[in-house]
Amino acid sequence: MNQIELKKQVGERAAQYVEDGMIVGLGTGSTAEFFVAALGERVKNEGLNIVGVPTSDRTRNQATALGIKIKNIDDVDYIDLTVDGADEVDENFQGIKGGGAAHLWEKIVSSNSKRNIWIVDNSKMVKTLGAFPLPIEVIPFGSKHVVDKLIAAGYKPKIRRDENGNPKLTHFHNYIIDLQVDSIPDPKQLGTELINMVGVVEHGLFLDHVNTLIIGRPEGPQVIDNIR
Ligand SMILES: O=C[C@H](O)[C@H](O)[C@H](O)COP(=O)(O)O
Repeated sequence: MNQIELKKQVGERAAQYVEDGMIVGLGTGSTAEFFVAALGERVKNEGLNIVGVPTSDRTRNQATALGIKIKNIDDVDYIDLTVDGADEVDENFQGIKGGGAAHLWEKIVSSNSKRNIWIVDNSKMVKTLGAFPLPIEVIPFGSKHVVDKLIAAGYKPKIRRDENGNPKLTHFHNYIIDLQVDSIPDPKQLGTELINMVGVVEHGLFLDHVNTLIIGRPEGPQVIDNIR
């Protein structure tokens, strides 16, 4: 089974967790896309009555095209369940997200969800976070100084750029700094350090966020509940 098949496997598995009447957070990325597609099938074939809360314009467009009712985060009081992908997950259920620059919107939705499920293919599972560069959303104004401070702190920051070499803008018109750390032995300590830097809006460390992890494996999806 290749990675795409594993992503499809977990996306379809996660769609089974959605119940009639739920308000569902819809994640972003190539894995979440399979979840949204499977959910769209259930809406169409079973008449499942749900409201989706998207985490990006891309997901909103996909869900709308599939006939899923959509509401914005500020038009609901809570979210029953959010299903999203991740870039890296360690054995303590801590993760890195934001490879697609959506982590701020995703974190706002997931923080207001009663339950969070992550769906990942087995290549995303790591012993220690950090091989994947950590995305940090920063306000453009003064971002040079955030970069300088990160260098002074011993990190390797890089402003993410588009195909024309311009800083890539997030949905909220901010920049993304990708921080090459190599290894994050203490994600909580790094998360606190980053969020306390003036100009940082949100980092891609999702700590103590996930309730259930579904890992795509050739022998079938592995479901692990985070009971910590
Ligand atoms: O900003 C993007 C999101 O955090 C994605 O959920 C994450 O990058 C995983 O994406 P994919 O499923 O495409 O690997």
